Amino acid sequence: EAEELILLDFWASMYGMRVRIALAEKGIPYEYREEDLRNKTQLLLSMNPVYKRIPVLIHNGKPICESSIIVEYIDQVWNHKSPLFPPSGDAYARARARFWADFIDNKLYQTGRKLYTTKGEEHEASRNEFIECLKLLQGELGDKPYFGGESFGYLDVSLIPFYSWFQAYETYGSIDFEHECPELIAWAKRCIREKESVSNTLPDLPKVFAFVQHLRKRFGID
Ligand SMILES: N[C@@H](CCC(=O)N[C@@H](CSO)C(=O)NCC(=O)O)C(=O)O
Repeated sequence: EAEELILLDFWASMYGMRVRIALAEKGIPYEYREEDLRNKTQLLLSMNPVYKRIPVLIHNGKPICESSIIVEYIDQVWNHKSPLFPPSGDAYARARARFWADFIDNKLYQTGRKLYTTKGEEHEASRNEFIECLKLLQGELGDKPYFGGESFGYLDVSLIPFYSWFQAYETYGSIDFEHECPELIAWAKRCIREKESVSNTLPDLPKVFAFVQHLRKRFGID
């Protein structure tokens, strides 16, 4: 029967963007369904009862949850083109890619979130930690064009969505990324310039910025 592929997502989610980029890299058609995270659908609640979070990829009725796991699933199931993970024979490269994807998941979102939700000491601490995280990632990139080496890969997919939040991070974090991590900014612009899967997926930075302004009002921060 016809293959059914549904993605439960939210337009501004850097995690959802990872899945959209991976699906676009593979050229896989799918049905996109936008969730209102303050009024979740029964489908989301039943497909991800543990975390009740997007993204969820529903493949022939079976849910796959957690963006990094969904990207790995996509890479394995649709392995006919654009491999994202290092080759299965290179266990070390795979382990290293998973380490840095885990670093991004553990550090970047939480620290970045504090840039626009805190003030004073906590803000200063999260600003320093955020910059440190970006410098470590810049170090991992080194002089390669992509984290995947010569080609766009799993770690590039994992990190590039955060770039769409950079105007918000820059403004509310008072961070000058060109000064702090110029090679990382060059990498992000290279991804947008050379990968249609990225330029067709990332929302405009001002749109995300306006969303964050809306969040700050909702949190009563402004
Ligand atoms: N580790 C998970 C994070 C997903 C997530 O935070 N999803 C958020 C929206 S994006 O920030 C979400 O669905 N939040 C809804 C809620 O928390 O109620 C992943 O990588 O998929």
